[in-house]
Amino acid sequence: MSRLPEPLGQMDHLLSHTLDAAELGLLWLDAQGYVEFANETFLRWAGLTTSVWRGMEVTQCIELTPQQQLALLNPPARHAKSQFLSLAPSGQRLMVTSHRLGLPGAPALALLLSEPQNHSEHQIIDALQREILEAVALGRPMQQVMDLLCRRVEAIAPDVVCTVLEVDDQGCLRPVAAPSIPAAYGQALDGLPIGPNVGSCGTAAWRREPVEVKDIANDPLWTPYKELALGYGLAACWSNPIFVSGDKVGATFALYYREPRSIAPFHRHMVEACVQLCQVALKHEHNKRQIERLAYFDNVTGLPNRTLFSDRAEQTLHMATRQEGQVAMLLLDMDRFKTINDSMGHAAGDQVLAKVATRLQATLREIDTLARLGGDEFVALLPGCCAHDAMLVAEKLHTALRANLPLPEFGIAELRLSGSIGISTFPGDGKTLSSLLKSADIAMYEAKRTGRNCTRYFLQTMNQELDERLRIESALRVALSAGHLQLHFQPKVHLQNLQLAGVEALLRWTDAQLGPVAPDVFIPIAEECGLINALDAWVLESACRQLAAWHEAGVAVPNVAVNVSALRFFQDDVAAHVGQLLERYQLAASQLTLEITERLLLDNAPQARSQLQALDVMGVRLSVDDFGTGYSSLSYLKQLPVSELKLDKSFVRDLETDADDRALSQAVISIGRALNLSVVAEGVETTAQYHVLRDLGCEVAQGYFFARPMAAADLPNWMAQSSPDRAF
Ligand SMILES: Nc1nc2c(ncn2[C@@H]2O[C@H](COP(=O)(O)O[C@H]3[C@@H](O)[C@H](n4cnc5c(=O)[nH]c(N)nc54)O[C@@H]3COP(=O)(O)O)[C@@H](O)[C@H]2O)c(=O)[nH]1
Repeated sequence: MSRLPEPLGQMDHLLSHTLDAAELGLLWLDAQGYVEFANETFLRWAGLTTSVWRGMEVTQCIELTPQQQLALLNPPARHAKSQFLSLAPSGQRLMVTSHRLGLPGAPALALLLSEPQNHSEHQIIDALQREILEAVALGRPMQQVMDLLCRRVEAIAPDVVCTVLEVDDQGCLRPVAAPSIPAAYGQALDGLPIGPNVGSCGTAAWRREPVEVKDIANDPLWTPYKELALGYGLAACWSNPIFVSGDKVGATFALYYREPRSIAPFHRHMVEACVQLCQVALKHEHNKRQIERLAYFDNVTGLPNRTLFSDRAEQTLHMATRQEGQVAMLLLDMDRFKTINDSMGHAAGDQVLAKVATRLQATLREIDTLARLGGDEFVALLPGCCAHDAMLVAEKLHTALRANLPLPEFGIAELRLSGSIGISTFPGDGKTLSSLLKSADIAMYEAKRTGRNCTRYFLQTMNQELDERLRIESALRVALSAGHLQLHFQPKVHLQNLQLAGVEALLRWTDAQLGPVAPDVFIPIAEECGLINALDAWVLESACRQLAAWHEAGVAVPNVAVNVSALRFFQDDVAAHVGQLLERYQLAASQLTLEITERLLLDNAPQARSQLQALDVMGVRLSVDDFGTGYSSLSYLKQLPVSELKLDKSFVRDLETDADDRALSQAVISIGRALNLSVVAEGVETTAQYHVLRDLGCEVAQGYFFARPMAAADLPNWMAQSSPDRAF
């Protein structure tokens, strides 16, 4: 009998003897977990002598996981008793039942210890489940949980050896836990593809059902691997697939015996519980990985997202600062990606982004980071890269992007893309991530502005231009809401009889601080900052109101033409707005012309196309502005409801002297005649131009030669003075 704390009463002696006689161990612990008393049975199991146990920590007496230790010493108020499996230092397996005593002047805890075989299957499996689920709930890594499970099972059933093997996305086995199997055996299994004859585990994963091999030496499933298993003393194996999502096998749980035999009934029940526990642990791990992926990776392209990129970039800049190194940042924005989304649908757009990401990634080095910042914007961070080399990388990115990108799933054999790239370098263009990104963004914007499909370095002067644009943007917002914008109107005249064919409404803005700002300057800014819809809507309504006012006043203006930005056809219901205005101002649809760009027609996006068709059905005239300056394909003229072509002023300017311009103008006029479209020549400034155009058969013209754009109030006067009899 070991020493008992003094004074040990008669009843305590009696209790201790009774427990020894019943082969039950007893440990009394103080509130800090130090041993106050251990009975003979426990000392024997633990391999301790009577002289060393007093004052030992409980963890030196039995194996406890950190959470078990915590739960033991600080149990939740409602848990006065708990039960779990453990091991004594000697390797003796133990079922531990802890009781919180709560008696004044007595030990705080009593641990009753017994051999697991003295407990019911139910109690053992219950304790196992509780311990493993607790480890999962506490977020312990999957490998540790599986390892704990195997070790606990091997403690309960000393004649078995356990393994958990994961099945990776390529269908290969990957050992997760095999604590009692030599490392060399685990290495031999690592990467083995599952199949119809791949031992017990590979076959169970393949067949999606448990596989019991009673004799490895003679079972055909093991033929290629039996020497390996037998060499490590493994003679029988029962393996179970673990399903993670639907019918996908994510792992296998196996029990090996050291002699040929079939599975024992208790082991069968225990394995059933283990399979469920593995499933919980695997699903938990799967969800954890999914959450990590969502938090750090873009789910369309699989590239790092902004959060992960920022993290890596901060580290790279930190290193570069310490080592006085260089870093380049390339910001790439795809050109007109919105058109792809609008015309081909978002699924196709996502597919394009994913393919583009793979291509861009392939052009970079391993140490570079490519991320998707959102939309169609990618960023590449190139450690140790100077400005000159960054330009070479940018060229490679352009080449990758421009190569044909077929999308057979969407019936598209050829898709040509391009992008605009801005480059900033550390430390010259910024010492922090945000300043470098801002500089690259400004440079990228400059690349967009100067024609797209190109690269620009960041320059300090771009900062001033950006400030200027921001000033214009904010002043324009004020002007629009405060009614400080104005419309001017420029006459269009029939060249044969000089009668007024109509007027073009042109926006004018004079700001108190900025002075007069040209539409060429503020319209692109309005398009970029999203003001264009409101601006164009205001112009459309003001032009209709003015035309109605002229009619009311008896001023015979046959038609008003309004410029509509292509963007508005994607973001707004132009046709519905026009319908409302025609009704509100009692105008005939034929009295309104919308001037649109060739680009809008060429993009042929369904949304824009249906609006153009609705306008045509109403009877509104559609005019192609700056015709001939952009693109070569003319087939859209046959397919889309166009009524008018505006011959760009660049062809008109040198008509008298340049034979090519004359030939091109003649060609446009012939196209108009062939397709029954009227042709309006723009920018006519001289008598000679007027005569040439008239002789070429052009019907209508507009330009300073006839009249500059003027305020609405001046038009009646101009009309009175420039009667058809007036010789220009
Ligand atoms: N979306 C909208 N765009 C608009 C609107 N108002 C104008 N604009 C577009 O801005 C560009 C520049 O317009 P503006 O400075 O008004 O120049 C127009 C005329 O003033 C100019 N013009 C006319 N005659 C002559 C000439 O003989 N010589 C010469 N050098 N220039 C002349 O041409 C411009 C008219 O262009 P267009 O629209 O192509 O007929 C311009 O692209 C406008 O479209 C608006 O409300 N919304």
